[in-house]
Amino acid sequence: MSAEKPTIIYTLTDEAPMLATYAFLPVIRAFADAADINIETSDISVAARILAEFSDLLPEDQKVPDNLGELGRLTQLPETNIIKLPNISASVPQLLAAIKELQEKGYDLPEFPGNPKTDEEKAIRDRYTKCLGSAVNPVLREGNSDRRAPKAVKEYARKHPHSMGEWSMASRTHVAHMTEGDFYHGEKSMTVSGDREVKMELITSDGETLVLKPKVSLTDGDVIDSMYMSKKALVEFYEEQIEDAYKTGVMFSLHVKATMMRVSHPIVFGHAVKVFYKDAFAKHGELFDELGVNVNNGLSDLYSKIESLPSAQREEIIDDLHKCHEHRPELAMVDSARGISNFHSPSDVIVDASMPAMIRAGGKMYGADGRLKDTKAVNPESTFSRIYQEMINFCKTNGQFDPTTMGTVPNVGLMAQKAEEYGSHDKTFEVPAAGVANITDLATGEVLLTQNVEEGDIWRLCIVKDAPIQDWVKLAVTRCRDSGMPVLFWLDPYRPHENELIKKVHKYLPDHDTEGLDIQIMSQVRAMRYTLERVIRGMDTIAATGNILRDYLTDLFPILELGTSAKMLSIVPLMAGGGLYETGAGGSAPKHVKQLIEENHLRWDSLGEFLALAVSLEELGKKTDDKRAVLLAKALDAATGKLLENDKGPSRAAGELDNRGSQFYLAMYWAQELAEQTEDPDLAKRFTSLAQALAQNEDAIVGELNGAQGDHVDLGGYYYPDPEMTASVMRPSKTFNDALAAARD
Ligand SMILES: NC(=O)C1=CN([C@@H]2O[C@H](COP(=O)(O)OP(=O)(O)OC[C@H]3O[C@@H](n4cnc5c(N)ncnc54)[C@H](OP(=O)(O)O)[C@@H]3O)[C@@H](O)[C@H]2O)C=CC1
Ligand SMILES: O=C(O)CCC(=O)C(=O)O
Ligand SMILES: [Mg+2]
Repeated sequence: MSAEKPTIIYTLTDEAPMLATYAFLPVIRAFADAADINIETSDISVAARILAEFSDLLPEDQKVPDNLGELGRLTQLPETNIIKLPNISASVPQLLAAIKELQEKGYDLPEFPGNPKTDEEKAIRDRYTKCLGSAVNPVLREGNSDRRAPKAVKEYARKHPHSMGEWSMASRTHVAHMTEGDFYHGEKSMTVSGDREVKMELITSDGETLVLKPKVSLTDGDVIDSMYMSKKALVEFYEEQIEDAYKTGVMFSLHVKATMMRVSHPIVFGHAVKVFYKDAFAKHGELFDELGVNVNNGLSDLYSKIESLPSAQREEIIDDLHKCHEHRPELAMVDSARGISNFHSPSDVIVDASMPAMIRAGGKMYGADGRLKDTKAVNPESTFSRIYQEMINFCKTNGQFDPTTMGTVPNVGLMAQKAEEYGSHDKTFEVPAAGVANITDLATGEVLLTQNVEEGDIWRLCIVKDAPIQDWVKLAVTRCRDSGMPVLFWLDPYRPHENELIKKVHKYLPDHDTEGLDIQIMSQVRAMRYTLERVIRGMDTIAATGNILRDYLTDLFPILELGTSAKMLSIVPLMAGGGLYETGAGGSAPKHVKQLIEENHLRWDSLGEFLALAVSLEELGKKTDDKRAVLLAKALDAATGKLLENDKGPSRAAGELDNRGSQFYLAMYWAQELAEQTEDPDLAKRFTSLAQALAQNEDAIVGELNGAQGDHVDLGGYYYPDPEMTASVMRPSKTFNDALAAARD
């Protein structure tokens, strides 16, 4: 970081948010200059992370620094101020595509070993694994999560409601989850006393001891969980559900989070594919093994691996796969126009976004014929999926939610220091043989938690440290006090892990002044019911949840309330005193990139970026005692309000205002607010000419921005696009560019 100037670090990520950044950074810099704020960038895209990981193999001019590691270190400093945009949590097919693109660009990267055999291959695979799945967020989120819809955003949604599908009482849509043998039923939990080191070991039925994880350091007060999912129960569950959907004629959809639960959920996903196409696997299984097919990476893996076969053999396999459909239910589609089903790739069916989209559509998903249909929404793990069934029941009884009247549900989420599933990646295993899975104290040999497991079961250890729990309770009380809303802790006493958390909540609540505050603890299903009874009456309720429900609820409620989670304010007050300001609560919208490339229209809404930047500037101003930064923040908030009022968000259709046009309006309103304020005349003077230049050229600029749309564009890459080509696509208005440049002179 620059030593003399206060600094905001703006992350460069992937897909739509990265494209939007190309347009937005010059805007930010034109304003930040006025308060002597340094805007630094840090590339944490999946491509940059791959290059950083293999920099030792690359020539000097191709090396990339370990930006993520550096940001991770900075989260421990109180002056740190990071704006974090959503990034790809890569599935294996995405990782392979990124590697291929980089190789084609002349980076001599090793191939990804799908089935590593030698030690060297295993080492390469381990290095690539660091770039897979949710690899960024757990490193940067060194604080708990505060996500909410700002007042102006909620007001906007009330005045301009988005479309909602109708819910019918006769809807056949329902959630199917396991009732035994899943992580919920196979969980043991305890609070650790004293600092300890433990190992994860499997004593097989043959008496062999396999150490799966040699050392995990625990500290006094940590809550640890040992949980497993039975392969047998999972496969039986899929069999039953597929059969039930087929017999009753309802569509089948699968909802997992293979990106965040990057070890366990690809396996859960893969079993679904294998059961669905059981006959084809029975016939060709050996060949699939020889070819190294791994359907944990989706059917796309199978299709790409059989490409090398002679055409007659390939067609026979494809034919056998198709034949399976004759006695299988219809599958929900991700892209019906291109024949891409729920089974194509695990990163296409991300539960936090897919379930809310289905509920918003009146309980329907697209079938192969492009029509919306009721569905059996299969969420194998029952721990959290029951909340969706409760919401579905509510919608069947009360009808669809009404965005013009419904209350809001902000979230305070426990996630700091790799809480719960976030830290479980390197402690999750597909059990190699039946036996006893133990968490054993290294010093004393005491077995802390023990489970009986069978071959193929998924076993994992999750940890939540005590300090993050204390911080989470404090954040919940603070938000309760500041907002005047009641807080519900969504904690289920029947789940061992949450029962430990309940004890801690009871222990730490008395540390705070809770006089007059409405704070309750309820199991998830009751909490959902209670919250919805209030939502429908226009009443607001904060949900204080663990990490998974943080993820699920901060897409679910925003998508129903606001139409998208892009409009959320998403703050992570870092425990060391700094701030991580996230933009929106959703993802990186690959669909949007496709549209940009095809017709040069980017419908990504940067509202999340605008909201995050305002809080970041405000915090920076307060910390450095610089009123100019605080004024910039105030003016930006007012400008964002005006943007909403004047309905200048991006449209969905080419030729109309898109992300770039929306950013232009933000810049114009922001400059106008600063020019009009009287608290700092110098600042007002500085922005008067920019405000005038933008207002006078409004038609010309919008004309240039919208006129550029319509045709295919080339960014020179998907995961690692060419910076100049991307900048030229994202900044097509010379008039706007010149005005921003002049403001910095
Ligand atoms: N914080 C983070 O780093 C996060 C990263 N991700 C990652 O993002 C990728 C894609 O995830 P996926 O679950 O498909 O979720 P996305 O949010 O990318 O996609 C779901 C849909 O949400 C809508 N949407 C999301 N953000 C915006 C926005 N700013 N403006 C307008 N619409 C928006 C779009 O719907 P429509 O176009 O129909 O309006 C989009 O197609 C994955 O790699 C995932 O891991 C996901 C969540 C958070
Ligand atoms: O960390 C991830 O992979 C996804 C994060 C996410 O979906 C969220 O923060 O809401
Ligand atoms: Mg999410």
